[in-house]
Amino acid sequence: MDIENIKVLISEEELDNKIRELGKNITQHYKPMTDEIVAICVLKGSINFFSDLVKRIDMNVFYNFIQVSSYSGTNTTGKIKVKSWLEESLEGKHVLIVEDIVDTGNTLKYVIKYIERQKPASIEVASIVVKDVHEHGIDVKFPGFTIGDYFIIGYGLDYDQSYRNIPFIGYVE
Ligand SMILES: O=P(O)(O)OC[C@H]1O[C@H](OP(=O)(O)OP(=O)(O)O)[C@H](O)[C@@H]1O
Ligand code: HPA
Repeated sequence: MDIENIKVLISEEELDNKIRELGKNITQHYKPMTDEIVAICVLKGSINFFSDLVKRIDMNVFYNFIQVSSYSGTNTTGKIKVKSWLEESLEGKHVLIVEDIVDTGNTLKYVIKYIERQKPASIEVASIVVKDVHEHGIDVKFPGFTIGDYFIIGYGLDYDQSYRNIPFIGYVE
């Protein structure tokens, strides 16, 4: 992959506007039931989205992190490798899972099952990108952008660990 040929799919400005809107929607959703939530950053890809989103949520947000991975190059291996789980209990907490992308949905299915076992008060998902090519069956309550069959990079998303720090979401033709 050649960094010169990366095309912009979602610009920095579009990301910023969408994240402000998502932050408002998330705040409105939770305000009637609680004044604090636990946001879970699914590492590594979600780091940029997580960091920007929590700043736009107008209530107390506890941070938590989980690391799973399953991709090699542009393909899923289908096997979720768990690198690090959550240490703190989520029992009775309102949990917002923050993802960079829902593609096949395998990662989220795995993560949701794990979190459900801890008996949280609720679980919702925010994802800055959702691909519409798979029937993943996951209810993404706070979706950012819906895209087709592109392999995207930047804004946390990688190709074999590279390109995560590109400030926009791009693709290579
Ligand atoms: O819906 P899926 O097909 O499961 O794909 C989505 C997952 O794939 C990527 O993670 P990856 O396994 O590449 O690990 P990373 O976050 O460390 O890059 C991405 O960050 C999501 O977590
Ligand atoms: O399109 C993608 N780009 C980067 N990582 C990913 N993980 C799932 N889908 C993607």
